[in-house]
Amino acid sequence: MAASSVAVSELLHNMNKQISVLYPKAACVIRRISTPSSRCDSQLQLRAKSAPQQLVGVVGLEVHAQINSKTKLFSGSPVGFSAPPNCLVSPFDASLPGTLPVLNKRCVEAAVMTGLALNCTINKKSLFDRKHYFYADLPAGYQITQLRRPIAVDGMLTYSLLGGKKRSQVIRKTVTIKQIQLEQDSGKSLHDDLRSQTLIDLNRAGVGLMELVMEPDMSCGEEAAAAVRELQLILQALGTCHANMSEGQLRVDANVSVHKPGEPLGIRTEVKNINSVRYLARAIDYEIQRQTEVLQRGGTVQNETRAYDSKSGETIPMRDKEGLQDYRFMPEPNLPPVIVYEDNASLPTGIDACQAVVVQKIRAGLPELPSVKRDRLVQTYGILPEHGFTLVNEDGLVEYFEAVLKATKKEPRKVIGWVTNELVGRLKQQDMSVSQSPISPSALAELLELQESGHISSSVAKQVFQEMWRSSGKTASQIIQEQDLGLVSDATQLHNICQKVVDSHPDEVHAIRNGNKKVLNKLMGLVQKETKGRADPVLVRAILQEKTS
Ligand SMILES: Nc1ncnc2c1ncn2[C@@H]1O[C@H](COP(=O)(O)OP(=O)(O)OP(=O)(O)O)[C@@H](O)[C@H]1O
Ligand SMILES: [Mg+2]
Ligand SMILES: [Mg+2]
Repeated sequence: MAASSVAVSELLHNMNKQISVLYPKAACVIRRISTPSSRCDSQLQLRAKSAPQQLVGVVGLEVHAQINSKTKLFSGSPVGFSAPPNCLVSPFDASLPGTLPVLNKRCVEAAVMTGLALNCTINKKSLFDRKHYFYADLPAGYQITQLRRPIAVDGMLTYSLLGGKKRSQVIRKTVTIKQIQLEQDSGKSLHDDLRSQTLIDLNRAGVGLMELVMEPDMSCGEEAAAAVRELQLILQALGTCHANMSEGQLRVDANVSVHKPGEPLGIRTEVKNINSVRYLARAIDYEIQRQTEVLQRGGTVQNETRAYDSKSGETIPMRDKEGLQDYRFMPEPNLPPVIVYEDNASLPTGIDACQAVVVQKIRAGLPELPSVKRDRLVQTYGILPEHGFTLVNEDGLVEYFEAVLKATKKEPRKVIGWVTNELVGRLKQQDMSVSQSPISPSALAELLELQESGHISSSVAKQVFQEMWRSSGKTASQIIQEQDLGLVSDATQLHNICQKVVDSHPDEVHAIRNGNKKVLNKLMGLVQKETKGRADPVLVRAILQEKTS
């Protein structure tokens, strides 16, 4: 078919003018209920209050991951995110008569690679089906997907959470991946509220998606958020999906129900298209709480699709899928089965190895996955598992940490706390990413060197860090010089300060003399207070020991 993309764009532009689909506003308001904390602990507390048979949450996710490929799943149109509307549309994407799908090999390889990384069985033969529904952004009136036999099945995703009292214990969990299916993305509906019309952009129509369907193995928002974050890291490591949620490359539908343990699963609602890990956790916990309250009031949960409103923190019913959907699934007649081969030896004669998808070749090219990377970091640097967890989970933090190490002689175990506590703590406070840090790795390294070499005490180092953050650009030495924060090691000066502290705290001195050596730390703290944290701690300890002996 030889229609140029310009002609198609014009055609679609005219179509847009004519399409004025009024979508009913999903604004059915529900009673505001308390927004629960996003931690599973809140559920445990809930359970404990009215044990023994308390309702618990059950969560199963469907994740749509846009395949990182230059072209779409069944057409040669380029894939792009910020192009003007309807300029990345081939005749096939617009469903013009006479066009046929041609499967993109790269998309199949990406799905196989993702399946292998998630411990799935790869189906050597998978099939495409048509799933019918009628949306203005789906020009064919059906989506090509894989219902009967998807490309990958029976996998497992292992993810971790930080738990325990201090949230520093790494807790491992797994969720079963039921299947990974290849399918087409739809176009986008752009609602123009002012003119009460909806315009269609088909740039996204036909982009390759992997839909990952998880079993309902999770129980709260925090678990789901951790699983999705791990999946995001895996996909990014594989390069099969950029997995940027805010750009819609990774979209999550959360299926949520509540039940009493040991009893059959409850009726699920499906919260659609959540585009941030934080919102995912909040939407799920809200939904668990809402359903719990409905059942406790004697009501029933409706099997419906809902949307998450990030402003109110609530989920609201969507009217678009009301009633039972009949997708009228049928085999896709225009595509043969997808065949993949285990290895080159199993290729039938006459099949070119370059044209075939060979599982073994893809397996051999699997990169280091995040879980392996965490273990390696723990081994290499002698850091704790929770540090490995934080390093890998924050974008760019491993690189930052390693750059600091390169520029300092300080031991990795001493550097890690600065990076995972001081730096990450500050970044989180201000909702910033590692790349936005006002303190560069070399600037932090300089500060740590000054501490290591005894120029400043550790408490001053923390002060200087805060100052460097505020006055971005100033080096640690500049700040130390300007504010006269260098270590005080003058013995006479320290003797005088220690004497003052000892004289004004007779009870503490008495306690130390009676063997309670811990009290010495209190006196040391007082000396540091006097000197604004600048006193040489080794010298101060020696002087105080002498004066209290
Ligand atoms: N009782 C339940 N509570 C919570 N989650 C559930 C429950 N039953 C099933 N699920 C989850 O619902 C999801 C069902 O996804 P699936 O793609 O099979 O069907 P669907 O949601 O009906 O179809 P569609 O792809 O059109 O949304 C799975 O992630 C599964 O784990
Ligand atoms: Mg699904
Ligand atoms: Mg679903």
